[in-house]
Amino acid sequence: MIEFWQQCTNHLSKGLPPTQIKQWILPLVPLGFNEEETEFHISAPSRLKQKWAQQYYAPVIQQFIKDNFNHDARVVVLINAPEAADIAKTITDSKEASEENTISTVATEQVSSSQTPKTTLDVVETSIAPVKQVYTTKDSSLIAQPNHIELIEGIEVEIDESGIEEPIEQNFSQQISTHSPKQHSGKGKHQPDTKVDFIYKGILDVPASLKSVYDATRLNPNHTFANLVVGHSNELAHATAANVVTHIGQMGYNPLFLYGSTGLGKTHLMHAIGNEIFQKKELRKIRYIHANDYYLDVVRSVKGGGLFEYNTQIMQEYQNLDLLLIDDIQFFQNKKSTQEQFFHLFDLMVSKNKQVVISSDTYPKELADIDARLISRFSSGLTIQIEPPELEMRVAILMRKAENHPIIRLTDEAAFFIAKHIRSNIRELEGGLQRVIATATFKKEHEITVDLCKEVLKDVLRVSNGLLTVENIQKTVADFYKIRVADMYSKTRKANIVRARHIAMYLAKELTRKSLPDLGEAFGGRDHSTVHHAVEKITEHRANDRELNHDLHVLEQTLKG
Ligand SMILES: Nc1ncnc2c1ncn2[C@@H]1O[C@H](COP(=O)(O)OP(=O)(O)OP(=O)(O)O)[C@@H](O)[C@H]1O
Repeated sequence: MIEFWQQCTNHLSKGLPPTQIKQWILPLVPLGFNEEETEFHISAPSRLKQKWAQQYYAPVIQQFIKDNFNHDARVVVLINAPEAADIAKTITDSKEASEENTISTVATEQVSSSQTPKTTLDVVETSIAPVKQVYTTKDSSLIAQPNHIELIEGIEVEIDESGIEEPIEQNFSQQISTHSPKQHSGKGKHQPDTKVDFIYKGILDVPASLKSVYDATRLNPNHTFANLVVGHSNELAHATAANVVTHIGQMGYNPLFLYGSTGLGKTHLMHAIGNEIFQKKELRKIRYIHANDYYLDVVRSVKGGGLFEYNTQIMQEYQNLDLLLIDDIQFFQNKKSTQEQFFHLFDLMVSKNKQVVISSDTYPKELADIDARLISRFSSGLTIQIEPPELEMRVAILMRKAENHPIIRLTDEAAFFIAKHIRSNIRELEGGLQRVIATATFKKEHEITVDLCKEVLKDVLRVSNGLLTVENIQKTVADFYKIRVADMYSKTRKANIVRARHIAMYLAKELTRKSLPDLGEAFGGRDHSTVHHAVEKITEHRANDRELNHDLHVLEQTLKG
């Protein structure tokens, strides 16, 4: 049974990052089949994990049993079954025994390290032959497909108003047997396990002798592949970045153009590439630079009066690089001389097979006010998008970040609660976690609970729970600008009223989940394009108009409470 379960968990874990495996799969304990062998029972340690496993993993295990043993059994996940603790201990003991056994076998028989170690089953239940391992893409796709998000969101819907249900005790009195189902030969399809285990080593440890060389790269040692959580939204970007490391500068990989909205990990991934190349490829001529700082370097490099007489030293450094990581290239917008300069640098580097990695908030063709020659070069290598993280990945990121805290423990339920309510980007997710940790530290609490999260993240919850209504926003903005609420729906074209109305539309789009047509309707039956235009206009002005930005900040704080 133990080996059978190990096969199941291997199968379930396929393609999942270690944090997710640790969090969702390893805590499950196999209880065995009921007497009639019509059900296979598993115990989960909390209500949340039980729901998750029942909805998400049970069908995969069921299929696994069918494929391997030609046996139909329903998989039932129970909460905290009394015998679970004993079984979990047996599993741990047998694992340890197996490891010892393997070591002594290796020592005495000089078995080569490539040979399969003795299985746990050999130690505990020698009468049952090992089952065949099956890693069908069909099954693992249940885990890997994006529509899995809907399944998880489905769990979300089931969760009560408070966000999370507490773990509950449940008596489990059914008779169970702890043997594997009968085997039927020839049913299983054997494929090798191709799962890649990412090693979570954390920050880069730079030897003192290389410290000054490393500092010159401007890389951030905290941003490595080791502490980048991989999920569906970034797995392609992650794999591509890893490929760029192994094929640095080669045709087809140059440039790597990463795009996606703010806070999704583009910068982290760029640093990870740089750090990996610094460490593994031992290339030292690396530079990470934000596009705006590159622009400043160009300005600084101007000698005397002539704009194009660049200070050779500053620009020479760029030309000698093996790897250039340039972040937020959209900042080149309208900076003609910088674009010109970069165009020459880019061509030079690519012609010498030196790697360029670029990040942007949009894909190359959408970049505004950037020279067409540059845009076509940006698209000439690999262009990869990073998407917003799905719920499962958000939970994994929180758990991963919280693991680093020496004292405070983040409960599963609290991680799920935060992830459920902060969806937009990872930077905000981190911000939410930091706020909760800061409060827990202040209150000298060692555990982050859902109640604490509710208290600390009140503002986020108001937005996420839809407590902010369009009417509320219209009234607050009208009061703030001292106009009548009725003007929010009226046809008046007076400049101050149009402005306030646009601001209310912008805030309504930002703070509620209403669609553009719904908002148009709420603002006096206007067309959705009017709302879209208003949102774009205020977004654009906000970036340059300090007073507007201040007003919006005050209004946002007022509305979020
Ligand atoms: N997959 C991930 N795993 C762990 N941490 C992540 C991940 N993605 C992003 N982060 C963290 O989220 C924060 C924001 O990420 P980052 O700065 O890389 O985003 P960005 O896409 O470059 O944003 P911007 O476009 O605003 O510059 C960082 O602290 C980063 O370490």
